[in-house]
Amino acid sequence: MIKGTFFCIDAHTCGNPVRIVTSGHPNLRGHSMSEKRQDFLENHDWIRQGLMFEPRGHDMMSGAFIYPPCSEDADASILFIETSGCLPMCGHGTIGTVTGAIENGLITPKIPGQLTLDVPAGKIQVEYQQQNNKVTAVKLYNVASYLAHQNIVLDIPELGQLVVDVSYGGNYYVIVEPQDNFPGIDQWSAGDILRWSPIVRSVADAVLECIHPQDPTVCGISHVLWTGRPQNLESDAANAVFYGEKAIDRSPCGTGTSARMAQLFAKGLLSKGDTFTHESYIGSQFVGKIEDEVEITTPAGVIKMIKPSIQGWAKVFGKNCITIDDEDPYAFGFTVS
Ligand SMILES: O=C(O)[C@H]1NCC[C@@H]1O
Repeated sequence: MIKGTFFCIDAHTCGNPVRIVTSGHPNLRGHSMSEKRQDFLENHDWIRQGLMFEPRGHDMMSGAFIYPPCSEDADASILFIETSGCLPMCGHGTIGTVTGAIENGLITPKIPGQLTLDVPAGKIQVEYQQQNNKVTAVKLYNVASYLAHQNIVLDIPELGQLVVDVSYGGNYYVIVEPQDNFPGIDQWSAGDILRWSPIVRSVADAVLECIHPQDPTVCGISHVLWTGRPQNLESDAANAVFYGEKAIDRSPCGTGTSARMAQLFAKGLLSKGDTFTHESYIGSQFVGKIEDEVEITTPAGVIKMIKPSIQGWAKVFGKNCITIDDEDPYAFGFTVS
């Protein structure tokens, strides 16, 4: 019996995949995208599994459903899907989704060139540039980002101690800079990153509490951001972001770049108005900027945050009609380890 058929637009943002699902959307319960994300995870997660994992997807696969706006002033809502679940926010996913949606008329902006989008982590603004029917650049104004923990010593079995920070940019990131037991991503292979990242993430998650002060469903360390020397002279920094169980982001990572700018801001190394050209493991670039500083009052005190923006590009390369048929023994995908 066929469980569902999903038309998809396949794209990539600076090298990382974005599968935009254009039909087959389940009706989701809830008023906000945060509530709808919970409903999707509880009742419809088979769709994500079928579309993201092998044999229809792969370790890096990532995508989005576009829904009607939840709030009055928004143009649309986005639900992010990927191999690890439904992220509260995804930067490369937003850039790819906006590119595919505008080029294919899936979203009609109230103001051409601008979008307001409801996402599980909050509300974001987007500006995009077009040449003829192609979107050439997308700049997203991300959710407020902040440094959550700093100078934490982690004991990593067989590697040794690492001193790390944890920062939020729409997801919580362990940030590891070069030090005694880590020479930098320019000295590490992809295999090294894939070997150590899940261990670092689970050790960090076991000892550090990360709960978003405004939405407790946004919690836990999901990503590891390793730093090192850039390949391009015009890049300010380089990173390799690990997510899911076996993925290294091929894009410079929008939420990771936001988290990294929040970390550098908190340490006095970036200021409001500064730009930050960030490079991925394959050398592709996003341009980040600290647009503003904000203070959020919580029961535990005031948290200083930044309002970051991220600019990048995406290319649409295919259209795909995918059936998930539960007579297929691999209908809901698999992973190998
Ligand atoms: O750009 C981003 O924000 C995402 N890319 C893959 C991992 C991150 O969540």
